[in-house]
Amino acid sequence: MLFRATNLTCEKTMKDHLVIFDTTLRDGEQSPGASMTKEEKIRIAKQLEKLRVDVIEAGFPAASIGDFESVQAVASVIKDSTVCGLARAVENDIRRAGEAIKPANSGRIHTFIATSPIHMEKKLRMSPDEVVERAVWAVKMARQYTDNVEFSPEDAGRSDADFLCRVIEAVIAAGATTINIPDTVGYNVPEQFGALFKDLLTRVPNSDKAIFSAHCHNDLGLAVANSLAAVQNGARQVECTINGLGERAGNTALEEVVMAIKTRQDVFSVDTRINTQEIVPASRLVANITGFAVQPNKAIVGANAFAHESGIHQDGVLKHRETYEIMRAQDVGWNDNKMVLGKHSGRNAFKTRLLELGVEFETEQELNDAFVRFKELADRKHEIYDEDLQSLVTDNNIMRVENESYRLVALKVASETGESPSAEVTLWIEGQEQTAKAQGGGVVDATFKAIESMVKSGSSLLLYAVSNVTNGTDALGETAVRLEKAGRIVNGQGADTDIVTASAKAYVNALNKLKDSSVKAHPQVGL
Ligand SMILES: CC(=O)SCCNC(=O)CCNC(=O)[C@H](O)C(C)(C)COP(=O)(O)OP(=O)(O)OC[C@H]1O[C@@H](n2cnc3c(N)ncnc32)[C@H](O)[C@@H]1OP(=O)(O)O
Ligand SMILES: CC(C)C(=O)C(=O)O
Ligand SMILES: [Mg+2]
Repeated sequence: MLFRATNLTCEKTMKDHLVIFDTTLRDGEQSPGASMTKEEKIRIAKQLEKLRVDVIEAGFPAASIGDFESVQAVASVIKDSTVCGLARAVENDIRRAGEAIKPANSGRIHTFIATSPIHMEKKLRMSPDEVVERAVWAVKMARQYTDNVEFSPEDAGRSDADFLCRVIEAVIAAGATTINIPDTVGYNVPEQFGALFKDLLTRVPNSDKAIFSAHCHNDLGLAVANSLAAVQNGARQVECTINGLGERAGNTALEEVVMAIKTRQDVFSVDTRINTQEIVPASRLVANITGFAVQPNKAIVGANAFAHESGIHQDGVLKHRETYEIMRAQDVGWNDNKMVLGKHSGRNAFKTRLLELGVEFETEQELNDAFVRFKELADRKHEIYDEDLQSLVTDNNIMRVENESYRLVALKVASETGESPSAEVTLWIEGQEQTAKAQGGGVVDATFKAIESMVKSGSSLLLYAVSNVTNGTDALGETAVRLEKAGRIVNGQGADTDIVTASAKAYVNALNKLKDSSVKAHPQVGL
């Protein structure tokens, strides 16, 4: 039997470039509870630039002042990727998007309007003729700000193909340079979605004047399969997010599409410019910031994606890695160094390793502060892994809220069989230290109650999640806390070798975000 399996065996041919359009900061952020601050968006955008994505959709500038400022800030710092802002086919949205992307080296406006019968009739309350007219108008207006204009017929996956051809031909004639075909509700199956691309590319007379793109949602778990089917039928841009984050069941996972194309070069006639070694750092950063943990069995970025436990597999891998591995862990950014740094390491090694992990210190003081925290951790924990280092820096930098109102000063908890768990917490509250004690169902509950008795936020806890980022009982634990108050939802994160301290830090981090009105928060929808 003959197997044509790996890219190592396929002939080198000229491949088309597949544009990777990352929408973690826009569609990913639409996930309830995944709201990001401007600083968090900038950190992710910088990592996406290192990953070498072609386009970063940084937000929806007309949505809020915070989102406008985030897109503008991303447009100012990113040099190597195109920065894109989303806009409905309305004047204010397009103007705001145009203004927000102005500082970009390369800026794109992405405008959209729905084309499916159900959306046109029930949501937009517009006739098909009005939709075509509005789409053309929107593209022409967007072209006044940039010659890089993308148009999406929203809910294309449930639109009439003849009508789609009509809209697409008209918007290309009006100046759209990318035509994105969204399966907005994740309804399509691969064969059908692939056929739609073939049909559109064949029937739209000016289709050669634009790049066709796929934007898939994962409601039936088919987002990646549908995107790949689109690529096999002529799509040359895929819209995706890190970890598949996104509205409802999420979007196409960037890491899965990119690695499918890289690993199966014998199947796909395209290539990307992605630096795949930056995939795992990007995944961790997004998981940390949003509090959406990655499931262990997630392809490419899950903790078990390259782990082998069963004897026959271990035996096979030890004899010849490719018996059970189709990709190399290092190629997607997993580090197979067992022990990276410890308490005998110096500042140079610490700084160098963090640089490799994508963390750059802006000042010598920041480096020194982080190094002190590293040494404290190394005293408590004998093995320091990359994940520990990332959490250590994350905990103190990413999670910092600009206008900090509360800080954890001290925490003492007691738990004894037959007794109510209790906690004593000291907080720095706007310049003054306060201490409170409380009892609870467990030590974390008691800690949260003690904190709330001082802060009196009136918020409700929507989510509390704990994950350990490395193995062993001395592992650094990461916690995520999601709070809601008057319809605003914020996420807080904390990390520490002591899980109760990590929980308290996450709670305080969320309270700071709730207090700081400049922090953008999601309205409570669909929870
Ligand atoms: C499939 C997608 O992911 S689409 C992107 C979804 N993302 C978001 O909605 C996040 C950002 N959105 C927002 O902040 C707000 O919805 C805003 C600022 C855009 C609009 O807020 P509001 O003016 O209060 O309108 P609201 O959200 O209640 O309703 C949407 C309106 O836009 C209309 N609309 C929806 N899509 C489009 C479009 N592409 N072009 C033109 N109009 C549109 C709707 O018909 C509705 O109009 P109506 O108020 O006349 O009935
Ligand atoms: C705005 C569009 C492209 C979208 O996100 C969708 O239709 O899912
Ligand atoms: Mg979408």
